[in-house]
Amino acid sequence: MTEHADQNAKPETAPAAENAAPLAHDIEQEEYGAAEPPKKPKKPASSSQPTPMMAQFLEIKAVNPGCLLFYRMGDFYELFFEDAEIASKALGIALTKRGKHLDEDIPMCGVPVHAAQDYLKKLIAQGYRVAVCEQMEDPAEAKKRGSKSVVKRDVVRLVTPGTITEDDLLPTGSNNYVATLSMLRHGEKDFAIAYADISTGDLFYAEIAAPMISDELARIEPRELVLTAATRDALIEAGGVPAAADIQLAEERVDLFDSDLAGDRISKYFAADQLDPSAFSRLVRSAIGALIGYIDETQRGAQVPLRQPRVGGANAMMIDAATRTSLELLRTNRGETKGALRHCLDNCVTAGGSRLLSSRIAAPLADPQAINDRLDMLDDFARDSLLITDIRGRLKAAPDLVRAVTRLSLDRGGPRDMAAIGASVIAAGHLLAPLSQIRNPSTGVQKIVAALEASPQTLADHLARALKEELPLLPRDGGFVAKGYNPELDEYRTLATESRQIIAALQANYADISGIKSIKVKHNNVLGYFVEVPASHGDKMMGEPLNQTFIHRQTLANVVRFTTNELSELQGKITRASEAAVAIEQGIFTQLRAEILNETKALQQLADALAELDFATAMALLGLERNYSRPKIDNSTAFEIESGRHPVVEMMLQKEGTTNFVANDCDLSGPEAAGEVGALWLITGPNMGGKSTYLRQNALIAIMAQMGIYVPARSAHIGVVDRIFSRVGAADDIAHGRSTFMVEMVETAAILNRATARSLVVLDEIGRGTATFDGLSIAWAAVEALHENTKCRALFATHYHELTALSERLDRVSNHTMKVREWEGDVVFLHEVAKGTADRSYGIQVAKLAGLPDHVVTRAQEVLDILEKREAGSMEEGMSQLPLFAARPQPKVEKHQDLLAQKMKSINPDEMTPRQAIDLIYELKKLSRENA
Ligand SMILES: Nc1ncnc2c1ncn2[C@@H]1O[C@H](COP(=O)(O)OP(=O)(O)OP(=O)(O)O)[C@@H](O)[C@H]1O
Repeated sequence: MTEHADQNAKPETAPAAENAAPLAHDIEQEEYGAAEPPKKPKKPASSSQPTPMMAQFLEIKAVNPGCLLFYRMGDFYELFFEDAEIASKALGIALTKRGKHLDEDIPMCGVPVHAAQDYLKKLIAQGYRVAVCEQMEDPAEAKKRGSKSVVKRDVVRLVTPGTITEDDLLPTGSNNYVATLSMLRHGEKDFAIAYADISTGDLFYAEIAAPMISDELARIEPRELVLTAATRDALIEAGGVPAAADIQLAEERVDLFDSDLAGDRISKYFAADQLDPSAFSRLVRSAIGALIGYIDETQRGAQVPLRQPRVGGANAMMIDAATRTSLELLRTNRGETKGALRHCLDNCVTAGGSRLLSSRIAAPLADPQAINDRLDMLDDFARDSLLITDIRGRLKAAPDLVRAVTRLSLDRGGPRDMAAIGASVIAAGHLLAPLSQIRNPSTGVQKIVAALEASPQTLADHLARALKEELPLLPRDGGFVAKGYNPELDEYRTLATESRQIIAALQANYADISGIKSIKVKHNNVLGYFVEVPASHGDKMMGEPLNQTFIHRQTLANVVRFTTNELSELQGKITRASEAAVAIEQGIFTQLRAEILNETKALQQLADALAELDFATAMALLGLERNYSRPKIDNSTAFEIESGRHPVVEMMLQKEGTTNFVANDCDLSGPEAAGEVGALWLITGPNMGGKSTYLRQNALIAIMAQMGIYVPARSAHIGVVDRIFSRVGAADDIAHGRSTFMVEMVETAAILNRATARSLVVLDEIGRGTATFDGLSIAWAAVEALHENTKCRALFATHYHELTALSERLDRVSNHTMKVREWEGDVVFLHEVAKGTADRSYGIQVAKLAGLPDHVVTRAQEVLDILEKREAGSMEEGMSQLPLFAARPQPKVEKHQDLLAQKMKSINPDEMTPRQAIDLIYELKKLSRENA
């Protein structure tokens, strides 16, 4: 967990100031632009009083607390005081000084505007928030008000990790959510979360009970979580944010979350949709209202095209934070994306497709019908690999449409965004032909076709006619409207082109009349067009008769500059023509933008359809290329995998080209007569035998199947899994002050308390982090509890071979082992799962393989022999004397009801103050919650 930058907190590392930093420019000169430096030297300002500009800076800074202020001065964003110190360290740029404030030097650093994006990226990545303050008028305007007046400036935007919209700041293959967490201490659920991806307009909400909050945050992974101080404390009490997720907490004022104000905010924002805020609970209203309020605050009123709020994670398979980490869904345990499931599956050709894949990995479904609908869509494509190739080829021509729409809506877009939208709509039109080849298309494909047909083709045609092929990034300089689109614009452009030819002719003429071959006609912003000759010809030009034509303007060290009447006239004409051309282009841009924004909804739906199509074809192709198969998904409690493989390990082995992945079966389906119960497989086997891989592969197959994609197995029949729990290789959680063993026990407790008969539990070496007998006892009791109470489908890997005795007492427990072969004292791992029990762990052989010195290996073998002889018999005897499983769950309900009843009896309302009454309600609530 990282918090957003506290202005007073200094970043711990201080990188050397190595990058080229802007020089400390003359602030007053910057005020008025570089073209005309002030003529008189300025008197140094009195150090006890801020200069007008500094006063303006301080005023703006004061109303934007918690942000670094990027203060625009000409071509730079400058930072002052503590902001400068923080930014210079964070960005590795030089810290300079500029003037004095209260008799102290003012620290300053700056970044050039054209490179600001890169610097912003670095600051956001380090958890800072930046207020971007722009010049709101031309410096010339300010100058008209008097020489001391300051250029008007205002903050146009707060840049925070969750509210960025620029392509190069955003992750491409995943969403970038900003979330708000609201809390209502007297509602049914304690918390609600609302989260939006500003760049795509998606907006979701969910109500969450306190114990589930960390899991929900792990599913959503917002970049920024906005909450009040009290909610933050409650969140920490409820377990905090998941350690693996990079979530920045931003604390905001309480009134942002006011549930009464929220209603108004929601109805105003969605006025066009006539959304009734009372359809949401008070808790959800508070979260959505706060989210809209926060977005408004950061975008300074610019309207983000948010879609109507939808329930997030509805019908999803529950995956807790630890399981996500353990199964390496989005990132590996080391935090890398390579080697995680997403990386292995992502062969989408559009950013929208990749984002959809990420969200589906994060939230597989738990509804067989919905899963089968997705699989039907994959089948439509998997029948015809040529069709897939054709569609993918056309999809590649569709850029990231939805993010372009958002940028234009926020007035941050440019001609390239418009072209991207046009290209996507045209690509959509081209996709209809191949899609029409599908006979009896699934409902999913039919929906895609309907959205593509509804795409605004007229808009696309208009954009294609209006825009050039090569486009500038920003609209302000013009040059993006195609020739032939606007006759008036073309006329002005011709004038500019002709003028250039006239200038070339003039230069030749001036060379003739002056006899100076090196004479040049040049241009700069101060003089406009001028004639320039080397200093050696200056006298000649200023003497008769040439001084009749050439009017002296400037003498520099090496050159002398002149103007002529013709040049001045031409200058006027060109300036007027180019100003008129730019104005026409701006008008065209505004009109096109309005046309695009009129189609926002259709474009968002088209973006969804293109993402869905990319996802479906990519997953169908993956299935064909990697020999995956369609899983059978229903409401049973089957879990029957034939020749299953681990998708990531298989891919890695294939790349290395050394060994083939060994496929393995798994059957955790309970006896049919037993109804909603599953079997438990105890897996023993040597270290390095492949237990963890096998455990994970079965969990991943369940996840992939419920995402609605093909799975790495010859066949798979899975009764839909409601929750999945996987603990494979727990690690220390030092940040939360827990040891390996403690983490393991907390997580095992969570599983035993939360898993249901429909869940899938995958546990690896529970109890290994403590003394042998303690560990064995815990593992023993956990297996018994899973079998007798939870009755779910489970895989349990262990090095405690004593546990295998349980298969004789518990009817749905069976023993399986990873096969090995011994050869000349060494072990050979076959990675094959077979019925039976491993006779030993081969730990010493593995240690030998790992390079433990020979004398240590020999000694370890001696010790092992002695220990085995001593333990033999006594342990087995002890175990066989254990009574059959007796650990029925305590009748917790009754106990708590007793406690509640006792408490109620002791109450005399007449004797209580209102304060005591409310405290009592909280106490009762806590008692009943402990029972939940
Ligand atoms: N089915 C398989 N086919 C081919 N190679 C495999 C297979 N399963 C595992 N491996 C290889 O064996 C290595 C060890 O596997 P894994 O980590 O699953 O063993 P383990 O039994 O869990 O070991 P430990 O008990 O030491 O944690 C893997 O890195 C992988 O390269």
